[in-house]
Amino acid sequence: MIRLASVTKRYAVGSRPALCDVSTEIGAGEFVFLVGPSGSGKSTLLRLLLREERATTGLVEVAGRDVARIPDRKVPLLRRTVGCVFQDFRLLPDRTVAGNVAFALDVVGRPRHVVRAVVPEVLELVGLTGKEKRFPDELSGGEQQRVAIARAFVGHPQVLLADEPTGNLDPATSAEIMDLLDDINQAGTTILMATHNAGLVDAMRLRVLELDAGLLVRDERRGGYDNPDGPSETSPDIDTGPLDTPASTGPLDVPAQRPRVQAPAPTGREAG
Ligand SMILES: Nc1ncnc2c1ncn2[C@@H]1O[C@H](COP(=O)(O)OP(=O)(O)OP(=O)(O)O)[C@@H](O)[C@H]1O
Repeated sequence: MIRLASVTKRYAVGSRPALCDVSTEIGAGEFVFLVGPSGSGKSTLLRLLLREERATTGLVEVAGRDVARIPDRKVPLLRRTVGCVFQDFRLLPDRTVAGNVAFALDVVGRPRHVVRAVVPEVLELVGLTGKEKRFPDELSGGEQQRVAIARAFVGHPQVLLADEPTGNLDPATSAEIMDLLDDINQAGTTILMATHNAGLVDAMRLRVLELDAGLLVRDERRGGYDNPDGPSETSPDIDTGPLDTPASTGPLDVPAQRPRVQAPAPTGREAG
């Protein structure tokens, strides 16, 4: 579903690369955490997948498409395949909850009757029924992130990217958001989530990719936040390939296959 082959990204000629010869594959239906210290290249990797940036060298593929070859005018359509949520929610302040979610469908040209039918469904999925007419500044942080997730998910993208989605939330709300992302994943969407939230990563024990100074230094099938080989390990510890979980397109009636996240104790590592 996602493939990076020898990807290097330099923001300026002659500068130290933000990503250095990164190769990895993420199969359909996987949930993968992307961890690493500040400045290690996590957001850069996500931006390449969204075509907000282009790789300096190497190949970036999403759902079988070389994203560098997508013409600029078609980049908005990439969002049908790849949804994204961010730490700071990025909602439109002058639109209601329903308006924010509808906007994602409007920009890709979905007809009005489809928008009217689909928006209430996705708001129910994220637990926001009854709050459709509120504006973002009338919502809690957790509710705002639910709107952002609804907006990202409303077109049923094959991939959902999340860049520190719990970075502005307290531990209990972070656990709720994690459960929601877990539900979305278990219904078939591939998720790649960059995070500093050690508690969530340790609780979920899913695949972990770790970057350090632009290098992929860990790919662990059921990892925790901390690198068992230590933070200064320089040779990659690639111990698995992708899990290759098959995707499904069914609704979010999710069997409880994974334990729900308990609100983790603050670690001091949550990004501000
Ligand atoms: N637009 C940009 N122009 C130039 N350099 C950039 C740009 N964006 C990021 N960088 C540099 O690229 C490197 C990787 O940054 P990136 O934001 O990808 O790290 P990160 O792991 O997401 O960090 P954080 O956890 O703090 O969000 C850093 O050295 C950063 O200064």
